[in-house]
Amino acid sequence: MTQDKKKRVVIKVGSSSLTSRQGEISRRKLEKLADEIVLLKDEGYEVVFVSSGAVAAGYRKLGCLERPTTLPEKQAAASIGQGLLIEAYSELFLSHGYVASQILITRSDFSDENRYNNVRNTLNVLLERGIIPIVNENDTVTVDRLKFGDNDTLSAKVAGLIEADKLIVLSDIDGLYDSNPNDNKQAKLLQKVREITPEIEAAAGGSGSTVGTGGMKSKIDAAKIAMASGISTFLGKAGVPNILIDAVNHTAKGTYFETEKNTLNLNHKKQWIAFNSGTEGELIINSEAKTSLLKHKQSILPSGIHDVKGYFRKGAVIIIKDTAGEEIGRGVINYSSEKLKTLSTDAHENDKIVVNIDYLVCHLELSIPVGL
Ligand SMILES: Nc1ncnc2c1ncn2[C@@H]1O[C@H](COP(=O)(O)OP(=O)(O)O)[C@@H](O)[C@H]1O
Ligand SMILES: N[C@@H](CCC(=O)OP(=O)(O)O)C(=O)O
Repeated sequence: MTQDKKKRVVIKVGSSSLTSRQGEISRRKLEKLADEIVLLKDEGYEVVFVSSGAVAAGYRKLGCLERPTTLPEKQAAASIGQGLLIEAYSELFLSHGYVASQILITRSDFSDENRYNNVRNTLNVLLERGIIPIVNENDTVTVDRLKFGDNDTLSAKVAGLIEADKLIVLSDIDGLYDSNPNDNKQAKLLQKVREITPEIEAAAGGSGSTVGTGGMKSKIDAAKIAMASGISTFLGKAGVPNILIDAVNHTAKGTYFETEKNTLNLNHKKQWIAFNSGTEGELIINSEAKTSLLKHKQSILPSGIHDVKGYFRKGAVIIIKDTAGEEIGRGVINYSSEKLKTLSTDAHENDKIVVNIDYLVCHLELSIPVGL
């Protein structure tokens, strides 16, 4: 590996790969995983580790006999378990000479652009200094409606945020199969995926265990987000010796979701607009504006506005729809909804840009749903 720029890898490990049959955290599994991560660190990789397992690590000490299902109990279990998990990881990494840190993120941290950028700055400092940041959702404070829910999409968003070279998702299965192996024993492993087609989406089912959250569906969503950001994703089985080193060297058994960095890959601003920002209103544009936007990649001018829905401030992210109500994309609006309604479409006013093309992400551009 060349020493000029260190390769960045985000590794996500799900609850099903960290727990025993009873659903409790398995110390032996944590140890093996830490050893695999250390191999990558020793090779000079910068690693962000997205680990699930807080609920699994805490529910017994909360007094529950099995993994709880109500939100308050899961949050209480996570509040016990997250500390225990980090304590265990810190000790394991320190024994190999590496310092670990903890970053807990909520969806609302990512929907606020300043906080989103702050997380990136923090991660960059940690990575440059050789620390292993360990990321999880801040389970104790999030409400159901605003949860990432599973750590798969969270890991893909983190990978995009720090411009990782690769996202590695380890699970209890050795990759994506062409149909849910729980239902079809003849299902075949897909080794290479260049495009996530409707057939692939249909093959991805829910979790097969009581501890996993998103199943294959959320891993596909993660791969889509990573691919849109120009990041290839590997999906393989935790516990296989040398799985991480082999994954970066492309020799591990599993599914490789491949993408190439190209002009369509989203920059930070567009990633934030597409996958993280909340939306505050709608702009309905006429067919001329739609054509000039999609075909000629031009910004939206006052003459293109058909209607304005909702109340929003200047600088908010809004949904752009055509007159048939179909969503075209999302963008940062240059005027408040009140001001927009007063803009006339005469020649002078038409110098004004309502949504700048640089701050606009279209579904077609990504070929995946914005707002995932
Ligand atoms: N097409 C598929 N290919 C592979 N696994 C699938 C598929 N559809 C559903 N699954 C299920 O998804 C599970 C992995 O997801 P999940 O249980 O959420 O794990 P994790 O805890 O690692 O996030 C697999 O064990 C399998 O039961
Ligand atoms: N944030 C939760 C993890 C959610 C979850 O189960 O995710 P995953 O196992 O990756 O599908 C926890 O730490 O328990």
